[in-house]
Amino acid sequence: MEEVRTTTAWVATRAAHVKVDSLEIEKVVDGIQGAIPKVEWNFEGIHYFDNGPLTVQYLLVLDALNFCFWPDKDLSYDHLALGLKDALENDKSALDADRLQNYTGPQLRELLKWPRRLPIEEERVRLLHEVGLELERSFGGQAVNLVRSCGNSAESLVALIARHFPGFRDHSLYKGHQIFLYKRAQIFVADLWGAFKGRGYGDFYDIKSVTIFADYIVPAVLRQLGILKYSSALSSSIDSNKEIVAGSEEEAELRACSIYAVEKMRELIKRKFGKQVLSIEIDLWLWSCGVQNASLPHHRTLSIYY
Ligand SMILES: Nc1nc2c(c(CN[C@H]3C=C[C@H](O)[C@@H]3O)cn2[C@@H]2O[C@H](COP(=O)(O)O)[C@@H](O)[C@H]2O)c(=O)[nH]1
Repeated sequence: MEEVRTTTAWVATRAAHVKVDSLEIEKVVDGIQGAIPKVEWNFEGIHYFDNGPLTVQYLLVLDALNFCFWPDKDLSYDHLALGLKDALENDKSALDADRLQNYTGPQLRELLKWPRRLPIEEERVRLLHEVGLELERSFGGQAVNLVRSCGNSAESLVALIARHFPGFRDHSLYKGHQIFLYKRAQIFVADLWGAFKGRGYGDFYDIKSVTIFADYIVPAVLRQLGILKYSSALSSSIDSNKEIVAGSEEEAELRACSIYAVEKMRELIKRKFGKQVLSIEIDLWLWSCGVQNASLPHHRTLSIYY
């Protein structure tokens, strides 16, 4: 994930619409005395877990569809996590590779017990098919074989996912440069690590290389903390729920500056308090604060990446 760090830092140092405020990072870090409040993975109790390969299959499918819930104001990530969990508990073969390749939009809705069209439903179906097909072609149909082939390296797993599954190639072009964010690939690694508590399929010797997951909740929390400052034009677009175009400079800056700010926060905690914290731990803390505050304005971009 070195390329995520270097390319997002490149954006942050040139950004025009979003600024990272180092003084505010320092205030936040001092305020918590360098100790990130601990949030349990699955604090909501909404994820499937059986300590085995089916959990890995579940998490890969979950993160293949883990994006863009906001266009339906009643839909959230929880519906997806819980819907797939219930589906699997009713039918252990619901997420088998051959089944994934054949779901239609209405069947996916039925699986998730969602009464109407899902946001960007055609893409969700296409991505399910892509996961099923590639799992079958290269991994004997099992996500657990994908995980086994990364040699306990988070870096390798993210690279392997990006190589095999085009839908996970989360990147952007900014002032002519390619910027890497890999939100869903990295969150899959983090979900394995969280679910299996760093053991078994969740054991990665380089887990500290994972960055935060640049979604639409974490930037809103960083803004509320004063760490991200937006231009007045961007502030009013976001506060009035105006869509931020996918691929725009504003979108790239929002995502890149969020990753960069948290990396700076980590460095400061290390320097000032001598503590080594993971970006994943900071992410879960910030994200859990964000989802508990429904009135927090967030940027709205139609995207399959987050
Ligand atoms: N940065 C970051 N973004 C995350 C997550 C998660 C869920 N992670 C699970 C893992 C362990 C925990 O127990 C969590 O349940 C979802 N998202 C993103 O949020 C947005 C959905 O928001 P809303 O529309 O309000 O539901 C959407 O972009 C989605 O992709 C995270 O952890 N970090």
